[in-house]
Amino acid sequence: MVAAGQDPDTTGPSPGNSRAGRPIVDVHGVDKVYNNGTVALKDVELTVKEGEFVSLLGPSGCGKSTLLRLMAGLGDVTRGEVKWWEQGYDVVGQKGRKLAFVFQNATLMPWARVRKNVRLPLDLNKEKGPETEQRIDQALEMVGLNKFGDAYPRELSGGMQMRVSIARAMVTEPNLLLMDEPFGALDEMTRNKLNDDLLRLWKANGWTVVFVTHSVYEAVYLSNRVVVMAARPGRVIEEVPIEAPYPRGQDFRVSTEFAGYCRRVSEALEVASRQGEEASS
Ligand SMILES: Nc1ncnc2c1ncn2[C@@H]1O[C@H](COP(=O)(O)OP(=O)(O)OP(=O)(O)O)[C@@H](O)[C@H]1O
Repeated sequence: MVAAGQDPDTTGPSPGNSRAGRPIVDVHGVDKVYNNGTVALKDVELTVKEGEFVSLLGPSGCGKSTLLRLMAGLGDVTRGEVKWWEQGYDVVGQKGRKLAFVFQNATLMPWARVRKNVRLPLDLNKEKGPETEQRIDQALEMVGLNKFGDAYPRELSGGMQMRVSIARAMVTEPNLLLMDEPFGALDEMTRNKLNDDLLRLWKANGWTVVFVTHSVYEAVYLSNRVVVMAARPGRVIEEVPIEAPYPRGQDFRVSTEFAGYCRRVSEALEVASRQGEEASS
């Protein structure tokens, strides 16, 4: 693991190098119909490979959260199947095959100090001892909060609270990180900073990330691949590979390459929105 401030390992797994390629989560022919009859997903195909950073983007109600939750093993598919590491959900949790979920809100326990919040998943797994304390230290250090272990959530800014939430996911040492609009409620400066932090941690830890966002800019900045979805029924309409090299930084944000990718993704989003409106009229 690499601590905050250190240079990330830019040779980590990502498409284009030899360690990429193994499917980590595989969604095949999936429909999801809720009990009230809402068809949230229809015939969704999506494979996320080891080391990829994939964003799900689409208009409100197109099923991004539903798809992410199914990828987390939360809830059943109506049709089709989801596989993790090319097998059923029972492999998740085995050594080297852990997933973690980060929600839109930091969802911290307000009465507990930062350290105790980060420790929660370890407590739930009944993991104790010096090794777990070390993991908590490492996770706090990686998100730049090593001096805030004794603080209460109310003493932290929104961005810092979100970092605690990421540390809480990291402490389980996941390989697959599923994030549902984690920075949606933050101001742009904080969001940009956390985007950079996230890319650094992604590379340093060799994670595979699936990231839900409403922001074209955020999706393009972060991802290897942007998956654009349409609504009614929720489905994938286009996948846009973002081939700009990492590490990405301010230079990329202001480049014509970035602007070109944003235009392309916005056009796909435009098509998605139109298709959703036509389906509901
Ligand atoms: N538990 C549920 N029961 C019934 N319908 C649901 C449930 N959860 C979501 N839906 C419906 O399924 C569809 C997809 O919802 P979902 O939250 O996955 O979309 P989304 O793309 O994440 O939306 P947003 O961007 O607004 O968060 C919507 O029509 C939503 O109202």
